[in-house]
Amino acid sequence: MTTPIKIAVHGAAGRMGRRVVALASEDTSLKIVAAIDHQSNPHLGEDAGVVAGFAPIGVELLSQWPEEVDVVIDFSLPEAIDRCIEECVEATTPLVVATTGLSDEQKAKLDAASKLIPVVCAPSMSLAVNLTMKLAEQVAETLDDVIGGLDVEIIERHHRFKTDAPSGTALKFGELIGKKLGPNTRHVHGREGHTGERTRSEIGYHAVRVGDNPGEHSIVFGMIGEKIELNVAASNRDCYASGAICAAKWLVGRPKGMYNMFDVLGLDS
Ligand SMILES: NC(=O)C1=CN([C@@H]2O[C@H](COP(=O)(O)OP(=O)(O)OC[C@H]3O[C@@H](n4cnc5c(N)ncnc54)[C@H](O)[C@@H]3O)[C@@H](O)[C@H]2O)C=CC1
Ligand SMILES: O=C(O)C1=N[C@H](C(=O)O)C[C@H](O)C1
Repeated sequence: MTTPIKIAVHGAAGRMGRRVVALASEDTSLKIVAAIDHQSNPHLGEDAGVVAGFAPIGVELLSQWPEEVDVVIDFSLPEAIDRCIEECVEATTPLVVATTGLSDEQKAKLDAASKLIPVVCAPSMSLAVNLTMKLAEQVAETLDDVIGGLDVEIIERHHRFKTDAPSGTALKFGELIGKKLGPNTRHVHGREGHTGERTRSEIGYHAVRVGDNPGEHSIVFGMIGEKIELNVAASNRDCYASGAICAAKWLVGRPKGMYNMFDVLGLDS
């Protein structure tokens, strides 16, 4: 029998962290050795499995970083990312970053870290979302010069507790589509007032916040006379949690570098 991979979950008491703890604790190829959260979290000191709503796993929710870990899975908040990167670099621990809404400085810090450790960073760990991104690239490439012009609008729906907008996934869809449409693409966030006619060079973003929605993205490719709409929706958070676990397993033993979910899922080959 092979030795289980030792994982630490960063943001372990959050909506996503709890699902990662729950799914990883049922996976015999993994051993959760640390569940980390903010020092003010009311569940600190409790068993992380119980915090996740399951049986005890013998790992306390702590704010301290552990000594020895094979890989860290992070679903936290932008304000928690700097320390997470620093701890992983110091211990040369591979890192899976799922947190969205990072600043440009934090993205640069993560890039610098990837020169020293292996990193997977993706705004969505979901297989369906990443596959839809590939479809969106293909549609954009094909319709770039369509007669009458192409209008791209990205609509995302998420739960009312989400703190960043638009979603990291919506921004990634826009970035990938924008690359296919050319350097003059403008990214327009919402519309209000006397906007004038829509130009062909814009990608519009619309962020809807409703109830407990775990995440939905619609990419509309509008033409004169017809439209294509790509829709991808999560039924619950396990698509993200299982994707992150898959990324963590894939990352262990890889050379240092920056990877994404296309690499993990083999969608670029
Ligand atoms: N890439 C992906 O597939 C997905 C990414 N996300 C992103 O993951 C992040 C977390 O989402 P949720 O779990 O819904 O949020 P959440 O707010 O429920 O959880 C965040 C957790 O981080 C903890 N935290 C805050 N400061 C911390 C610190 N300094 N050190 C350690 N822990 C700290 C909080 O106490 C909380 O338990 C968000 O940025 C979200 O957009 C969410 C779902 C999927
Ligand atoms: O906060 C969330 O919930 C989600 N955030 C990610 C994002 O911002 O794209 C991924 C997913 O859509 C759920």
